Amino acid sequence: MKDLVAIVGYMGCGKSTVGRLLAGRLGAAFVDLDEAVARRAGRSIPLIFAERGEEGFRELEHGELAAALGGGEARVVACGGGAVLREDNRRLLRERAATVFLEEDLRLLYARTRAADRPLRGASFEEFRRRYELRLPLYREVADLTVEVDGRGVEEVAGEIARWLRG
Ligand SMILES: Nc1ncnc2c1ncn2[C@@H]1O[C@H](COP(=O)(O)OP(=O)(O)O)[C@@H](O)[C@H]1O
Ligand SMILES: O=C(O)C1=C[C@@H](OP(=O)(O)O)[C@@H](O)[C@H](O)C1
Ligand SMILES: [Mg+2]
Repeated sequence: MKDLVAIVGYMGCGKSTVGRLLAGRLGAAFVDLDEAVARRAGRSIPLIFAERGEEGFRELEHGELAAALGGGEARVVACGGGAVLREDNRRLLRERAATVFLEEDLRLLYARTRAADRPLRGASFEEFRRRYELRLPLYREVADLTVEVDGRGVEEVAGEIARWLRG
């Protein structure tokens, strides 16, 4: 098994939840990139966006991704949904991690992400879908494995990834 596993995918697809479960199954450390960014900034994600804009958030996100993919210990890293936007982040993912893309129905993701904790959630499904369509090729570019979640539960998804990692 590669020591570093990264999970990518659109907001709400389960990266944080599945990632934590998977790390537990593997006996690996877990890093949620959003939690790492918020800890580094001493601010919530929405407040970072409000104070520094998306660009400022992406700078922090890049720094925490580089740190998370730099260490030697076995680790599962749950990325934020926009981490793939930067080419330097995509290079880190391609070169250093076994990267898993969680693909899920967009209507379901839209329903899951209406809370204010996601500044880029979009005011309409159309806006949400447009953002997704810009990112889909980037998720696919970095993915070593694409998991069609297809409404399955987090335990089942974590199990599929663990089996893949054990090859
Ligand atoms: N496969 C799943 N089945 C049911 N609920 C899920 C699933 N994946 C995620 N969720 C729920 O959707 C919400 C968003 O999950 P989260 O792990 O934060 O996604 P992400 O980190 O990709 O934005 C959480 O309330 C989580 O419990
Ligand atoms: O899609 C995005 O650009 C974002 C997704 C969020 O992470 P989750 O995908 O874990 O919600 C978080 O990084 C931030 O709100 C930006
Ligand atoms: Mg998350």
